Amino acid sequence: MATARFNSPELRKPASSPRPKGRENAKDTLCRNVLIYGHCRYEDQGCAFNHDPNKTHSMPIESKKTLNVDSPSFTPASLPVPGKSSTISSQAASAAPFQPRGLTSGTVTPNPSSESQPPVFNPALIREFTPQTYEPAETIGPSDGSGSDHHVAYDPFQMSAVTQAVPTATQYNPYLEDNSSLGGNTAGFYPASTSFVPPTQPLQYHLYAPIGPHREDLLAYQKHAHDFFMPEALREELHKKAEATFQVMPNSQLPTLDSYHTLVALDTSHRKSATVFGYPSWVYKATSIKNGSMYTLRRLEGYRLTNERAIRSVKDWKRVNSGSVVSVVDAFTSRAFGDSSLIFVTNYHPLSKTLVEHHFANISKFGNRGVQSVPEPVLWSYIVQIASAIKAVHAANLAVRCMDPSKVILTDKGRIRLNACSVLDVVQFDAQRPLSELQQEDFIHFGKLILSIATNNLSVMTSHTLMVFVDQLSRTYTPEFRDTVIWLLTPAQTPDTRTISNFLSGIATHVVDSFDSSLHGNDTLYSEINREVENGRLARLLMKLGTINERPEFDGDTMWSEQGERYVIKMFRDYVFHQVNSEGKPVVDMGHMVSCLNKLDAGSMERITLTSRDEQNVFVVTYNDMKKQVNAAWAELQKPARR
Ligand SMILES: Nc1ncnc2c1ncn2[C@@H]1O[C@H](COP(=O)(O)OP(=O)(O)OP(=O)(O)O)[C@@H](O)[C@H]1O
Repeated sequence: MATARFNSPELRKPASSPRPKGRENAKDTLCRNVLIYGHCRYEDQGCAFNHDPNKTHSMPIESKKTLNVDSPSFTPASLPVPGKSSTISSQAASAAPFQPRGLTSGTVTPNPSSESQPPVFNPALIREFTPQTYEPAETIGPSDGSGSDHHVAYDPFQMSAVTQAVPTATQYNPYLEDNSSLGGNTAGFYPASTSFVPPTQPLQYHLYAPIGPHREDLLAYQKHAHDFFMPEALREELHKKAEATFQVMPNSQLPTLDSYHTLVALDTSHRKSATVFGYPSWVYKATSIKNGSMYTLRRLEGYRLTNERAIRSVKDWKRVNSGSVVSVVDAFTSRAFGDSSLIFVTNYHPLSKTLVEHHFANISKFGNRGVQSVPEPVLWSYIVQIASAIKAVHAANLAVRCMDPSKVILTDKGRIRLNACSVLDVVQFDAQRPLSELQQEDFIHFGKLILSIATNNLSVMTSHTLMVFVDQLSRTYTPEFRDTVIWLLTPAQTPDTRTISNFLSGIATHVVDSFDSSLHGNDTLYSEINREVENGRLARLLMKLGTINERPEFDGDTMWSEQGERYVIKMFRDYVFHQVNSEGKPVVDMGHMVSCLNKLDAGSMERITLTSRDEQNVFVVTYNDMKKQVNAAWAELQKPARR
């Protein structure tokens, strides 16, 4: 069988000289080793070729042509014959770039008129070279110096490593296509190769398309177990969030409300604080009786509603649709806690932390000395997110009003959301302050929030001498950052010019940076989803197979999967999961298992050979046959009375 030799180690040995047409011509032909390596180690051992590059003017045109096309550095032993389908292999794609090492020592230029001038290496000629224009008239001598010539046509379908895994050439094997496609067009999964034969089967069973990031050290048809599953850190985070969502408090003394049950306190301290709202507030996770989903309840203890319209103002917040605002769902009063409480219902973001918990956790006890300042890119990201939240709120003719660091929550790495919006609208309803005034005040609160995080100092929020803190910014942050904070903290002379749109225009470059990192984050998550795309199906299949195989109650039943015609299901199970090597040791190959299960699910027409454990029975079946058997056994299990 012809094999690809493009990367064969032999090519790295000194190449044999071109085969002389006649012994008498050899002395006129420049030795190929001189061309490639600058010297020939066989020069003194009888190599018959010319070793003096300056004598190349006497080289016949033919040997220059040999130089251009036969030079092993860019002569794939497998170059396609024009007119036939051609594909550059993945090996070719990964071949070391052409290095004109030997040529610099004064070799040839294909221009015969340059007899009197020293030969110059002309890279332009190399660049013009394309495999399509190559005429493989010359044979490529083996580099082992044996002197025997033979054509070596590269055929991606005959890569030795692949053919070992391929039962027959006529069988449809998706992994062969993977090789050819990746070889011919590394950017796309399906190549524009003329040799590509459309699959006769739907492709669902190998849809793990090679979306990056990729491991460099794997061949096109190889996959790592990690390629099929999401990274552990992400899985762990999602599990923890799910666990937090379903967490319950055994022996909880918390009441059940009209529409919410299973309350779990989210406050991390029992400290009663009324600083932000004027009432002590408590936060709970609760399950809705209506839809079973989890929500956050914020309870304002001891609040008495005097004006019905106050609580109705909350419905305006339903119009606010921003990724940086915790959505407000409802508000009502309740006596379930033994007092008159005002309850705000908002969306629940499991495992979130307030900015106080995240940035000031160590500061409160030990002061802010020695605490590392928050990096400027993080602060710009906060600024952009809060600005986008304010834009949505102001566009809905509302004002945020409350931007205390304890009322901004971090719901994911770097993702913040304004929390507890709407509370002050109800609690301070009677004050009836004009909207424009409240919106202008939002900028001041915004500036204070950023200043307090940047200076690691919570007293900023209540201080009246902000310039002391602003001056500290110059030590750590850029003048642009400082100016932005000053802009936010400076009350407006003319409110019309101090709008959130103006602010966003001013920080446009940071908005773009933030957008770009968000796109990157999106891409990363998308490629993670891609890994999981088939796993739901695989889990269902595993459940089916696990339920069907080795059922003790049907032991000896001639109609069941272990016996009769369904015996193959058991053999298939062994084929997928219990493979052994020639020494009888278990072969644990997740790629094989995933591939088999996907083909089973799609009912591929690919054939497999199943052998019984006692090696007395051999069946050749298609995955499609297996699918029918598995489905029949599964359907039988679901019948109410089987016997
Ligand atoms: N929508 C929400 N989803 C999930 N967790 C939340 C939500 N809102 C608040 N929390 C969490 O509830 C806890 C208490 O929030 P709260 O707003 O009462 O902060 P606090 O630090 O206790 O403030 P205060 O001192 O004013 O009571 C925090 O850990 C916060 O992360």
